[in-house]
Parts: sequence; structure tokens; C-alpha cells
Amino acid sequence: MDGVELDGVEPVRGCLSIVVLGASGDLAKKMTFPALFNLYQQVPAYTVQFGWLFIQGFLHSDEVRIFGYARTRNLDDEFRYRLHRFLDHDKVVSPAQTEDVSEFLHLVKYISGSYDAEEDFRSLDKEINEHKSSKVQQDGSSRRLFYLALPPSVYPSAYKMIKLFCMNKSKYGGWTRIVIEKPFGKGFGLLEKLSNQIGELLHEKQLYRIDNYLGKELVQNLMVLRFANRFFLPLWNRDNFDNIQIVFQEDFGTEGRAGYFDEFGVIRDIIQNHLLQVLCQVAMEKPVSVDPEHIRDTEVRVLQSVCPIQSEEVVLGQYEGYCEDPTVPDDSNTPTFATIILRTHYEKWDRKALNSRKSEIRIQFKDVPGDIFESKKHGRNELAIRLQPSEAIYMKLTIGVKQPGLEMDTTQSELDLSYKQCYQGITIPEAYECLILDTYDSGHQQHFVRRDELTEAWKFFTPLLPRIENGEIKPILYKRGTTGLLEADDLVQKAGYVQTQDYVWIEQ
Ligand SMILES: NC(=O)C1=CN([C@@H]2O[C@H](COP(=O)(O)OP(=O)(O)OC[C@H]3O[C@@H](n4cnc5c(N)ncnc54)[C@H](OP(=O)(O)O)[C@@H]3O)[C@@H](O)[C@H]2O)C=CC1
Ligand SMILES: O=C1O[C@H](COP(=O)(O)O)[C@@H](O)[C@H](O)[C@H]1O
Repeated sequence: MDGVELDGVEPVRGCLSIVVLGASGDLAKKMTFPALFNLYQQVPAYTVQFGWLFIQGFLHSDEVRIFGYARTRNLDDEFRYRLHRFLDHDKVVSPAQTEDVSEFLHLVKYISGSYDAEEDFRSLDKEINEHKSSKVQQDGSSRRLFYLALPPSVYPSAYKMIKLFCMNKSKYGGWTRIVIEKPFGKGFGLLEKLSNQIGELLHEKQLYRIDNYLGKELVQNLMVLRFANRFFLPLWNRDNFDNIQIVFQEDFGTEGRAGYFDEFGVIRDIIQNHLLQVLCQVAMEKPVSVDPEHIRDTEVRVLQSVCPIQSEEVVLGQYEGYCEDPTVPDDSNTPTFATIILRTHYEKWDRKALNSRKSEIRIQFKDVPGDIFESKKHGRNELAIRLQPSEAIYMKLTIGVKQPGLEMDTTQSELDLSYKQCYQGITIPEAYECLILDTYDSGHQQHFVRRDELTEAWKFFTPLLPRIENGEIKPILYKRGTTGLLEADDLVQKAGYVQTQDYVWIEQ
């Protein structure tokens, strides 16, 4: 392996070069650069002596240089000017923060090159080295982070070029790490091929497979909620839970990404990755420790324990007008909606172009034994974990509270931890910020997907996906902006879900 990789003593400080490949693309502009900017921004902190102060963020200007790399011919200034528009201006309120934007942009340099040309990667390496030597480093170590914001078809040549020309070579140590984006493969066979290809060039510990759901605040909170609270520990099992829904829905369609989406569909785009990762967090046993590998071992066991999907427990949909996009074939069978029952009592719902946008986990408890208040008529207790928008954790006490007053009436209520109300003044970081910080700071891979997790995840979707592709299972048409498909509601009710009557959670 090129470069010096010092096991166990990898530096967390020192010269840091972040290279965003595919810098001209959608993800880089909307997610990667804004996340880097947010990490760079000064953080407000209150001190008794001086009141409010701005302290250094998580990327330090004396250490870092960010390189945007893509084929598009772009002048450095032009690139920075374009980027400027994507750095969250809604949040820029103070002169200090406006200054942050321009200081951040000074750390960014655009390099134009292709993803398979030796000379272009040699030049990139030269630029990185120049940055390194311009920094007076005490220990001379060097950290190189390559963020592949590229279509997966370009990954193999990019890996090869990085491996051949751009690895860290400092004799004082440091590291080279590569962040890759989903989709990781398209099915079990392709995944194995890609994994073997990459395995020949890089160690698993150098690879950070990003799934932004693992960076969401409430997903990261799940382990703490479950394993640090005495009252959840004994309840969190099949004796008490009847069913769990993992819901993802969006109120928009393919938004300019129809070409990509039509090839992958909603199962590969959302369920196989984001929702399975959430499932792992909900269903895993207590890990031996908080060591990232112990946690990932425990996650793999969840995936290994899921039973094969039964086709009668799948409802697929496609919103009307989906095929009108010029990049989608008229007869596309690609689902934009899917409800799938996973035994052991896990359900996942996923759908696009509906009436609202939300992601949540909904755990429905079994009925109360010996129900003297007849609560069954009104619904069941539920624990809801709202991932977005309006982050919250609330317990639905469907009938479990006495109506205050002289009568012995019962009423619906909830125990509600709404983040906006409980954590006033605290900004919840974007998922990409948390994850990118892990890649260059702690280096921990707990919130990244390991190769064997992917293998398991693809394994149980593989029999279903070809049946959709060859038209054996067809999506049902639904109207945009509606609540979904009645067929899916019937399916989840057959699987045990009881719809609560007359209850709406209102954000606090
Ligand atoms: N966009 C999103 O919201 C999300 C994206 N992702 C993943 O992130 C990665 C990047 O996504 P996104 O930014 O949308 O992708 P884009 O299609 O915007 O591609 C990114 C850049 O890659 C270069 N590129 C595109 N196609 C090719 C090609 N065939 N050969 C060589 N270079 C090419 C282009 O840069 P140039 O021509 O200048 O070199 C382009 O600007 C993908 O893996 C995607 O699946 C994951 C989650 C969400
Ligand atoms: O990966 C993807 O995720 C987004 C949804 O992410 P969120 O953080 O906004 O919930 C989805 O829109 C996109 O199709 C998919 O590729």
C-alpha cells in the first residue's frame, strides 16, 4: 500500500487536503460544499467573562485546503462565485458569518481534469503537495480526504487514479481516505464485483460509504435512547411491540434526477440503504460496547435475521405523470412508491410525490391486556420518532390519560420531546456535516456502511428486484399529492397495524 498508514496513531490534526471530485455536480453544490462551509463556520459560544463570542469551527484555515475537481472547464473565481450561491445565506445573519463565507471561499481551489487521465491526477497531487509544503507543520504529517461526488460508473477509474498518483506519501504519517456515495451497487452480483475491485486498491478502513440517514440527529440518538434509558430496555422487544413502521415520504417527484431514478427506483434509492440502516438502529441488540466495529457487527446481525420478502406482502406504486419526463421510457415499470412487510414484524413504507414530506419511525405497542377502559376502540400506544421535518420523540397515549375534571373520562395525549421547543437556540446539524466531520476527525466508521452490511442488504432484495424489472410485479398508478395507495393501507392493516382514530400530533 502506498503512503504510510500508521495504525492506531493516525493524526487528527495537521495538514488536511479535501478533494471533492465531481465538484460541478448536484450533490457537491447542494450538500458537500455547504456541509464543509458549516463545519468551517465559527460557532457562537457564551462565556461569562465576555458574553457571546465566536469560536473556531471544525475546519481550521491554518490546516485545510479544499480542492474542487471536475471535467467542466471553469475558472477558479467562477467556481467560487457559483459556490457562493449555495452556501446557506438564510443562516448568514451577522457580519462575522458573512466574513466566514469569503474566508471559506479563499480555502477553495478549482482544478479541471478528467477522472481517468494520469497527467491530471499528477497535477492534482502536485497541488496537494504544494498546499502541504505551504503549511508549517510541526510533525509533517498529511491527511488526504477524497470525496467522490460522482456517478458510480466513474468510481473505478477515480479509485485507480487516486491509488496510483494521489495517496499520502509523507514519511511522517497521516492518511488517505475516500468517501463514496450511494447507490453502492445495483444488486448483489454487481456489488460483489465492485467491492472486489475496490478491495484490490484500498483497505476497508480507508473507505467511508456515506448514507446520510446515519448522520441524522434522531437516527444517531436511537442508540442512546434505547440503551441508556432503563424504561426502554425491558420494553424494546416483540413481547411489547406489535409492529414497527419506518416511513419515508416526499411531496415532490424526481426533481431533475429522473434519468438516475428510473434506473434505480424507490427500493434501491431509499429502502435498500437509508431505511435498512434505520431498521438496523431500531432492531439491533445491545452492542458489546460503543466500539464502531462492535456496533457494525450488531447491525449486520439484524440484516441477517430478516426473512425473505413475500411478493404478496409488497405493494408498489407509480405516480401519474412519472413517465411524462423525457428521460423516462413511456412504459417504465419503475416504482416510485413501495410498501413492504419485513418479517419479523417490521414494515417499511416509502413513497414519492405524496401530500407531505416526512421520515419517521412508528412503533406500535400491543393492546393492553384486560382493557377495562376499552381503549382498543381508539387505537394503541405508539412511540413515534420523527426524523424530519420537526424532529421529535413522542409517546402517543391514545387513551391513557384521565381527562382533567370531575368526570372519570379518558382522553388522548402524548409525552412529547419536540426538539424545537426543548432545545431552543440549538441548531441541529445537517447529516452531511456530522458524517464528513467523522471522516477527517475521529475517523470512526460507526456511521458508515461496511461491506458485509451491504452484502446482506442486497441479498434479500435481489429476488424481488428482477421480478419488478421484468414486469412480473407492476406498480399501481396513484395521483400526485395524495396520501398514497389504499392497497398499501390494507396491507399494513393485515400485518397488524391499527389506525388510531381522531388523533393528530401537533408540533410544539
Ligand atoms: N444529488 C443528490 O441529491 C444525491 C446524489 N447521490 C449520489 O452522489 C453522487 C453524485 O451525485 P450528483 O451530484 O447528483 O451527480 P451528477 O450527475 O450531478 O454528477 C456529478 C458530476 O460528475 C460528472 N459526471 C457526470 N456524469 C459523468 C460521466 N458519465 N462520466 C464522467 N463524469 C461524469 C459531472 O462533472 P464533470 O462533467 O464536470 O466532470 C457532474 O457534474 C452519485 O453517486 C449519486 O448517486 C446520493 C444521494 C443524493
Ligand atoms: O438519497 C436520497 O435521499 C433523498 C432524501 O434524503 P433526505 O435527507 O432529504 O430525506 C432523496 O430525495 C433522493 O431521491 C435519494 O437519492
